[in-house]
Amino acid sequence: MAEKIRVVVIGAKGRMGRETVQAILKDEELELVGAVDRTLDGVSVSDVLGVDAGSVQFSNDVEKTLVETKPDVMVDFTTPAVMKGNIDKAIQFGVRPVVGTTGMTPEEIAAWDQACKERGIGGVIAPNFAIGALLMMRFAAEAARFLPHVEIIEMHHDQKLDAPSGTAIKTLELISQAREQMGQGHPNEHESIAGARGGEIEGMRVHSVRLPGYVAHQQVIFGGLGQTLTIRHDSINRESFMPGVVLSCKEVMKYEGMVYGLENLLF
Ligand SMILES: NC(=O)C1=CN([C@@H]2O[C@H](COP(=O)(O)OP(=O)(O)OC[C@H]3O[C@@H](n4cnc5c(N)ncnc54)[C@H](OP(=O)(O)O)[C@@H]3O)[C@@H](O)[C@H]2O)C=CC1
Ligand SMILES: O=C(O)C1=N[C@H](C(=O)O)C[C@H](O)C1
Repeated sequence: MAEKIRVVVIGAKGRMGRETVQAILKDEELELVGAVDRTLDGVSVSDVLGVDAGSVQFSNDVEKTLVETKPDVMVDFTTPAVMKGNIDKAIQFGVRPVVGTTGMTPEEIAAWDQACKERGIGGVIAPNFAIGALLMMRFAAEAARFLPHVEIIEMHHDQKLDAPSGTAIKTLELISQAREQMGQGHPNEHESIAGARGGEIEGMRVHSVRLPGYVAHQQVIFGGLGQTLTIRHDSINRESFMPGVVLSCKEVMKYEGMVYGLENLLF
């Protein structure tokens, strides 16, 4: 049997990190060799997460973990603030970053793409790993060719730090590639409450809802003559992201450069 792909998870105690640890442990081609989280050092992953992770211990030091465990892949589900340094470190040590953490700029992605190529490794940045979300974005880009009036409402749990979501930003990017730029709403509209019309990118409006009870949801609403079209995706639990994470850990071994968007590995 071929050697397993060695994976380290950063943010392993978090909502996505702990789901990722379980998905890696279940997959025959992947091996969990390290787990990092901010406040945990030298404690057993099995004990903290209630899974059988063998002797793997938590560390709170990304660099030390990368050096000591020599992984092939680093999965990052941390925060917008710390993810960037983790990607830099991974590339520096020749470890392929698979990043679900949202909140980076196009310029940063381009720089990591260049750095990955120079190091001869692959990388994945996926604003959303759920296949349904990828299809929602693809269908939205298609619809925008015929119905260019569009607004996005994204709804997430109230512990989410970034707004709008990475998925909303990616959707807006895909739509802007598919239609002529135009402003949404009346050119003279006035907000009597600041922010009432949401955020705006290239004339498109995006509205972020944060409430307990939600996991991750998005509707892309198109308007036309006498009609609307709503394309909606719901992640009702975090398992929805796991096939995409596992696939990324495997596919990232096969190419060089940073891929932004899981659709580029799937469609
Ligand atoms: N691409 C996708 O499909 C998805 C992406 N996401 C994104 O993933 C990210 C994480 O989301 P989620 O799991 O819900 O967030 P959580 O807050 O549940 O998890 C983040 C984890 O990272 C830890 N952490 C914070 N700072 C560091 C550090 N310096 N070093 C190591 N670990 C650290 C946190 O520890 P502590 O709590 O102690 O600070 C926490 O355990 C977000 O950006 C979210 O938008 C989420 C779902 C799907
Ligand atoms: O924070 C989350 O939960 C999610 N974040 C990602 C995003 O910002 O789009 C993906 C998904 O929406 C869940």
